[in-house]
Order: sequence, then structure tokens, then C-alpha cells
Amino acid sequence: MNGTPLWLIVPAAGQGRRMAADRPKQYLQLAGRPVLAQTLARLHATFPTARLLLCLDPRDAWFDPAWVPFADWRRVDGGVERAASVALALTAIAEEAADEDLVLVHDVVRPCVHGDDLTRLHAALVDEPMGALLAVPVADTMKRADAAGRVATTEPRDGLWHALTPQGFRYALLRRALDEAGRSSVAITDEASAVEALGLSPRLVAGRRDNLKITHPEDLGLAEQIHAAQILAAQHPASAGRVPDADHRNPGETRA
Ligand SMILES: Nc1ccn([C@@H]2O[C@H](COP(=O)(O)OP(=O)(O)OP(=O)(O)O)[C@@H](O)[C@H]2O)c(=O)n1
Ligand SMILES: C[C@](O)(CO)[C@H](O)COP(=O)(O)O
Repeated sequence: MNGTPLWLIVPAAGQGRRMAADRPKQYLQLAGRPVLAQTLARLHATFPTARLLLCLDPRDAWFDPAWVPFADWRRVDGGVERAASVALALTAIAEEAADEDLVLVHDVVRPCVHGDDLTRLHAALVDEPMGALLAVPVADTMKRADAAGRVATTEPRDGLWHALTPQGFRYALLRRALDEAGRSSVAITDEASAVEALGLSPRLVAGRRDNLKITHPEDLGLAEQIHAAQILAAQHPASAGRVPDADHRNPGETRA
């Protein structure tokens, strides 16, 4: 892409309560290395000269700086929630970042993010003043539950997408969005929803379904299998199955 400076923010200050492991899930082993190390390696392979901000719990006793492959990186204290961790990272570079600099935010617990998706998202951001995020269309029938755990309604899934990461924005926009979100009582679970709260519409960039977020215990085994299949596909590109076309259409694109 053009020479716009690129910052990577990797929120990694979570406790992994739903995983309920003996350590935060970003430090569990995936293919012989901690999840955190695998995720940073994926980002570095595509963006070797980006500047990294790694949000860590100030009491974190697991982190090893040897896992960071970036030449230009720093550790930032995380906040009480994911959005607070990202906001603190933005504040940490307030004196250095220009308004138009690009910021990509990627969950440390998405180690299977594919280089092709990173490249396409980055390219999409050139002409997107409102930012963009990787996402996949919902493929299952969607049920809304009542208080008794029974089906209340079946929701139309047309136009519904799963939001993934990375999510990318210009520095000034993301800072304003998270500042405003911090002053309101609206729950913000991703960067895009903070930008949406300003009345803006980030672009959905169709990504791969295997960009799994390790959240629950069974996700670690799935991530292992995805990771192994991706490595195999990279070694034997001719025999690798292509991701179906439908998964890579962006909203508004029609089937050929
Ligand atoms: N205060 C927080 C909370 C979460 N995260 C990060 O945000 C990402 C997505 O969060 P999630 O999957 O919810 O991770 P945890 O908060 O660790 O999980 P849980 O909610 O089960 O405790 C993770 O990379 C996590 O480390 C963060 O940087 N700061
Ligand atoms: C940002 C995110 O990965 C988008 O899907 C997700 O919202 C983070 O998970 P959390 O459980 O809301 O922290």
C-alpha cells in the first residue's frame, strides 16, 4: 500500500475466564509456541515494518519479550475491558501518531489470521475514511432465546455478519470514537461499534472463516487443526482447497 505509517495494536490483557485454563489463554501452547507468539508471527510476516503496541495486564507474569518479532514495539498496560486496553494504547502514541496514520487492532487470541486477509484489509483501508474490518456472513439459522432457554423467534440472517479482527481505522477517528465510547454507557465490544456510534459505517471486508477467536476450551484444538492445515496449504499451494467464492464476496457484490 502507500507509505502511510502503520500501527498494530494487539490487545492481550484478557484473563481468559471462559477458557478457564491454568493461565491466560494467550499463553497456552499452539503448535509448540504460545498463542501470543503465533499471532505476532502472523502479523509480522505480512507487516514486518509496522510498529506494534502490545496491551498486557500490568500484573502479567507469563509474558516473554523473546516472542515479539517486531523491531519497533512497546508494551502498554491494558485496561479493565478490551476497549479500554485499545484506548490506552492509542493514548500512549498520542505524541507520535499523525491523524491519518493507520491503526489495525487484532485480538491476540486469533492466531489463525491469514496473510491474504491481512493484505486485503490493509488495501481496503486506502479509500475508506470510515475504516474497515474483516467479517464473515452468518451461515447458520439464527434463533433468539427466551428467558427459559426456548426459542422465542427465528431471526432473519440476511445481511448479518460475524465481526472478526483485524479492524482498521485512521488514528484520529479511532481515538475520537473510543474517547466518546468511554464517556457513554454503551457497551463496546469491537472498534467498529465505537465508530458506528459516531454515525459512521465501516466497510465489511469478507474474510476467511478460519480466523477463529480462541474463547472456549474446545477452540484450542480447532485452532491447532486450522493452523496445521494452513501450514500444509502454504507448503503445497497447488493442492490447497480454495475458500469458496461466496465467502469472499463483499456486501453488495453479486455472484458471477
Ligand atoms: N481487559 C482486557 C480484556 C480483553 N483483552 C483482549 O481482548 C481480546 C478479546 O477478548 P476475549 O476473547 O474476551 O478475551 P478474554 O477477556 O481474555 O476472555 P474472557 O472474556 O473469557 O475472560 C483478547 O485478545 C484479550 O486478551 C484486553 O486486551 N484487555
Ligand atoms: C473484537 C471481537 O473479536 C470481534 O468479534 C470480539 O468482540 C471480542 O470478543 P469479546 O468477547 O467481546 O471480548
